[in-house]
Amino acid sequence: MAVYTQVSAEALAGLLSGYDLGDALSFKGIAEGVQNSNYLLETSRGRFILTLYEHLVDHAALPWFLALTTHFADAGLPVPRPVRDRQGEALQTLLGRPAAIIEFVSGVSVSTPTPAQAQAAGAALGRLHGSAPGFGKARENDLGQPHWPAMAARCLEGAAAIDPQLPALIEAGLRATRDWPAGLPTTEVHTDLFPDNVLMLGDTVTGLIDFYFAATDLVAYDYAVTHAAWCFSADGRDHDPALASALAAGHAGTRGLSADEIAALPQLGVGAALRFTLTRTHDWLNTPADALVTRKDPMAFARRLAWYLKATPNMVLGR
Ligand SMILES: Nc1ncnc2c1ncn2[C@@H]1O[C@H](COP(=O)(O)OP(=O)(O)OP(=O)(O)O)[C@@H](O)[C@H]1O
Ligand SMILES: N[C@@H](CCO)C(=O)O
Repeated sequence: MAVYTQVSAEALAGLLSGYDLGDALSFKGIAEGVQNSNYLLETSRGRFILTLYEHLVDHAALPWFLALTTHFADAGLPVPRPVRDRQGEALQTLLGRPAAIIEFVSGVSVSTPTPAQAQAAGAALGRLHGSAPGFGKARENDLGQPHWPAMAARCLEGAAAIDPQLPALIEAGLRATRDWPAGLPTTEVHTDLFPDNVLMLGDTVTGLIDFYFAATDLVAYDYAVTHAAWCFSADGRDHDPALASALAAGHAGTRGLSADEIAALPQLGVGAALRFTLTRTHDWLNTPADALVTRKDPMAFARRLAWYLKATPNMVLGR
């Protein structure tokens, strides 16, 4: 489920009256996603996504997110463009919530990527990393390394009830990321490029979506997040070197990592795995078991964390 806010035909018509998009021909809620309410909208001018931003997204940063995705679309990347109304505004208010109409892109997100798909994702990620420095407006990553000790403090106590090994893995992750690499390149990065945020047709990336955790952070950290998301079995028990080397080859073709960035990958991977272990642990402890939203297993990322603690840079690159 992800339709928290029901939009009536009248409210939709009111919104569309500010745009040059014609009249609505069809309008349906989209089940996927958990953060926002998303609708598929078809008008006489084409297909669009209407998103109403719920409380899980940082509302103050919405103008920044929409400007960033517009920047990537302008640069020719496969990032759906926010549509502006007649006043030139992309950000709207609908039923008391911030809202935006975004171009629709065809494609589906894969749940078990092939090496060819991982390579295409790596290439798209490298293009993002290459284009982002032209944006020029920074945003702090509020789920980044400086925040992990406080995030851990909020959920360590309950973590043992999820799995007896979870607290020790979180502590090990905190120790291993206390001294964080300094001096590596930073830019605006996605920080959440999981397969479900990459729309594909076959082996071609058609859309990079869900930039609502984007922030200014280490390029190589963003690479590590993507490696963590794409290159393991779903339960985090098995690393797949073929996926890892395909992701690396794709990225190398469009941006690539320096020797210093490569050397830091195992530690950055610990950090990436810790970030998702912490947010999943927090959500697990704070979402009722019978809620409509499915809770994501923190151990799937705690196991990845254990893998990165013992990994070499070459292992992360699938060599
Ligand atoms: N621009 C787009 N074009 C086509 N489909 C889209 C587009 N944006 C989103 N979708 C579809 O809507 C679904 C939900 O979108 P999204 O993943 O952004 O949801 P969310 O609730 O904002 O975030 P989360 O995935 O973090 O829960 C996607 O899985 C995708 O199928
Ligand atoms: N992609 C994240 C959710 C959004 O941060 C996860 O799978 O835990």
